[in-house]
Amino acid sequence: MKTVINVKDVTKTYQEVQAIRGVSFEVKKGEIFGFLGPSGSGKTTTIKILTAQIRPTTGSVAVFGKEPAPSSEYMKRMGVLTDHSGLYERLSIEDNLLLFAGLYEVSRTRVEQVLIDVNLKDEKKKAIKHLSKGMKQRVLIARVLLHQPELLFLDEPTSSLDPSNQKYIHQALKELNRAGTTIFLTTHDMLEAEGLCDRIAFLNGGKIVALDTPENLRIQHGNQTITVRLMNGDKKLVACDEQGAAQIYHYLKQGQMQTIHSNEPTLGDIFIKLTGRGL
Ligand SMILES: Nc1ncnc2c1ncn2[C@@H]1O[C@H](COP(=O)(O)OP(=O)(O)OP(=O)(O)O)[C@@H](O)[C@H]1O
Repeated sequence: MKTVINVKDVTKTYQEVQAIRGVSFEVKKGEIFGFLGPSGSGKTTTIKILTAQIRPTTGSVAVFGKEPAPSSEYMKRMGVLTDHSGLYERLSIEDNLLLFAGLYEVSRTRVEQVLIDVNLKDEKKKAIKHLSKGMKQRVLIARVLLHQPELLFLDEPTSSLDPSNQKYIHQALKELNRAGTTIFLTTHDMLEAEGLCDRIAFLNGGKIVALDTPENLRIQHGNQTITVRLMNGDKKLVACDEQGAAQIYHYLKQGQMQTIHSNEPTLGDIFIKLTGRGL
């Protein structure tokens, strides 16, 4: 698979603050890659480096095989969702999107489609200044979906959305990804990462502390156990090893077993184990 993003030994220092401390990773074409970390761990700084807003202090970065630069050719191939609005407050949702559709040379039909995708079709005539924070966020997401970029950067896309609208956005992102867009996403939300991402990097204090598929992270870092409920109501926590297997066999043979459940660690549990802190 083709590499779309290649980051090697990158550091970034702002005055005295060392925001990124030697980060390396690759993102392949067609992946949804999640960057997870607590506040201040360097997620936004990494997106800024990858989208040519700032330069790394040391190390090398290639996107589409080249050092990121604010050229129009590069900008056309990617989309960036950050917290800067840049929307025209007095114009309606629809007019804002039509304006960007003009810039990107995409059709009115595409505008209608993204309005459906972000669940704003019925509100499209409302002016931006009258929208809630979550609605504005969905307009911003609609704007980055418009031109179906090859590569999409999303900095905490759903942090201000309610669960129902979060679901709409996740669906839209999955569809965009199926159509070929590579997605780089930062989030605090473990469930979001788990539901969307092919691979996840855990970032802590400017360093990647783990990077793999959600499944492999659970296998490598999880303490798998099994909870057994017995006929007499007792609950037993059994280890996934030879001794545990013998214990379960014993309960089965004695007819004592009522229910059995495997306890997989959540990504949140793994993050706490690796870093000693939550997200
Ligand atoms: N322009 C700047 N000048 C000085 N320090 C900065 C600047 N931007 C970020 N930092 C510092 O760099 C570190 C990483 O910040 P960054 O915004 O990348 O973190 P983050 O993981 O995106 O956090 P959040 O989840 O809160 O958005 C923090 O300590 C932050 O205070």
